[in-house]
Amino acid sequence: MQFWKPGTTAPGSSLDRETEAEDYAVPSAISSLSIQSQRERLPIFKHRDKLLYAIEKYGVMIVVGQTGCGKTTQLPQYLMESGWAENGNVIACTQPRRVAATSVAGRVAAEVGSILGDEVGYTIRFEDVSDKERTRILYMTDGMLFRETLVDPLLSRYSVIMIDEAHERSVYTDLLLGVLKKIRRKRPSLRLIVSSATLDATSFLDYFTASTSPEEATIVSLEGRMYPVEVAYLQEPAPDYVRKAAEVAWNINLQQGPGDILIFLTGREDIERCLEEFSDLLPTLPKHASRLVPLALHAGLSTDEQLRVFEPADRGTRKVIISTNIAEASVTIEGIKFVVDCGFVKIRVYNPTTALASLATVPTSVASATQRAGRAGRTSPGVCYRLYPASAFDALPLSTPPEITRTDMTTPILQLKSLGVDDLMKFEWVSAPPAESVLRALEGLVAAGMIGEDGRLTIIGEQIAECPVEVGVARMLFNSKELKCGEEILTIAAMTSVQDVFVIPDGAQGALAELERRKFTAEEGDHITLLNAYNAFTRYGRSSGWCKSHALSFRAMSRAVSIRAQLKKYMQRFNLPTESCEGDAKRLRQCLVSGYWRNGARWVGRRHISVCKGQSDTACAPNIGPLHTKTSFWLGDLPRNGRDQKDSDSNYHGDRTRLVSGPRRSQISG
Ligand SMILES: Nc1ncnc2c1ncn2[C@@H]1O[C@H](COP(=O)(O)OP(=O)(O)OP(=O)(O)O)[C@@H](O)[C@H]1O
Repeated sequence: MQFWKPGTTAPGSSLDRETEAEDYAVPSAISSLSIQSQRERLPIFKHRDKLLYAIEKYGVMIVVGQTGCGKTTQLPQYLMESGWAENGNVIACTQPRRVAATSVAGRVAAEVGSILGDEVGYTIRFEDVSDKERTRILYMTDGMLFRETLVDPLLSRYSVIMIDEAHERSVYTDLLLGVLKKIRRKRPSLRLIVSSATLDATSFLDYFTASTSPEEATIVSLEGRMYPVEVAYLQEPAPDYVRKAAEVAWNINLQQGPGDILIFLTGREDIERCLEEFSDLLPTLPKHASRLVPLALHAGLSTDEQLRVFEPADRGTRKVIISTNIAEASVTIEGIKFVVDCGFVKIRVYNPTTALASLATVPTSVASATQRAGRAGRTSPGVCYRLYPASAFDALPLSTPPEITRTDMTTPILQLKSLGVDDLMKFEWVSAPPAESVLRALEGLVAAGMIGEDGRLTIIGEQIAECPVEVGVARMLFNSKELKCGEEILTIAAMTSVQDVFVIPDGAQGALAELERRKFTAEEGDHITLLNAYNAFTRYGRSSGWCKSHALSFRAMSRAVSIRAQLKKYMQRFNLPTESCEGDAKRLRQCLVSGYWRNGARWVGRRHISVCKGQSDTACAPNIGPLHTKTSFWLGDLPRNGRDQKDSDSNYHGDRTRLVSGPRRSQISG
């Protein structure tokens, strides 16, 4: 393999074609300008009147423009300035990922001169930083807005709803587009903005004008890009893209001028491996070179941990942010000048027959690669190093298949039914989900008593649809009433809503941490282990010092406390008692089985289980708790379904329940 050195332009490298002919802002120390001047320098500014005219005239405006031209931060402000947020109206802007919703809200609050949570706020699952009376611009995850339709089907407090990054086609973006098309028929005063990559704009236009008038929707194109991004390719594919990414970043640090580095890898494992590469390299850093500060960014981190990557690097240091695709869209990290793109992404694939989801690593799409490169040109000109040859870029698919075609439809269908969409065939899908996914989801919901024989939601189905957790977990909460174990199930529901509860580093320290974890380990399974950890945490004063000495993440535990308090309110609303099972693990296990009714499996030996549905064998996740070969019956929870947790790099979780000599399959649906 010919070795390509960063800093030299590899054969086949090219300027990002679309930027070549464009006039772009002259590089400058943009952050020293006043906020107003910064806003006026954005390419979108010269289109302000055109945009405001189109939104007045058309019901749906599809906006296409280069990354970083100002759609996400500026459009809601233009709307507010021209009166769309008067008389108590709110302007919403949805994001597929929570890091985008929180970071953009912070930026826009600063631009507007408001405290975050006042005039400008955000709402993500289990975290609402907005004020019901005062917030005029609300950034939120698409899942949160969809959930709001269950309470207010016409979304009456919003005058304009902007669906940002629509080309990513997250499952809730698709569902929202379908529901919003319906709402527009009943409430034509509502305006929609769909922000999308150029490639998909006409398909959105066709969708919104089909069976309505051609006057319903229009496309507005925004020319201009903030700064140019040079794109360089490897001459040959890298055999180990994680190592290559670290090597490229290392060479950038030695050979290039100032500017932080953003590396895109596929998931947490890659990120951890890359961090290890850096810890091997760091002791060899020459004295004259900038100090490198590697930082991880993935969905498993809490909001505060995620926001740490936005803090400026200290003098004489250079940040290297190693991220999954959660930093791919809408995110501006000031100071990023270099992007290193591994060219792959982890996507969820779902097998409706076994009701099991898994993650597959696949090449990114043209749309993704363009978004990734775009992170480098936001506050200065930048360079994007793609760790694959230019010919591989030409072979990339234009976009990733919509998530709705490869996801478990159980929760979305329950929610659609709750919205009154009884005939799923008549729902105007942007892309219809596979028939088998829909059938299996319906079958599961009927078996669980959430849908009646008439195809409509039962009372319990209605209530479960309102719970902000995945249906299986919600069902456990409801069944805890009969099984008298609400207190424990509430804790388990909260603990399974957070990630990375245990902190187990590599090496000798990891072995010690593992011993600490075992103090909480219950042979009944990982859910009871989580319960033990939570109870001990509250018993010993919820202190960070105690967490540190017991291999627990203080942040994760504190988040679980806050989620538990919020879920408790739901339980109170539905008159579900939070009584304790008083140590009766059998009742607790029955309740767990009732929740994970679709995920029963039988132990077949050698770390393999046979999934009851579909009768197929599958390997246990490597991070599953210690195994008891006597275990005859297993429950596995899927990678979590909620958009906020998923953040598109959801990890296949180890928090499986193993039931030692647990109930047989016949007891699952009972
Ligand atoms: N936190 C920030 N700090 C400094 N500049 C910022 C920040 N957030 C946004 N900007 C500036 O505002 C510009 C517009 O950002 P915005 O997110 O609105 O663009 P966009 O068109 O929505 O791009 P994308 O489609 O890539 O999300 C950025 O290119 C950057 O120059």
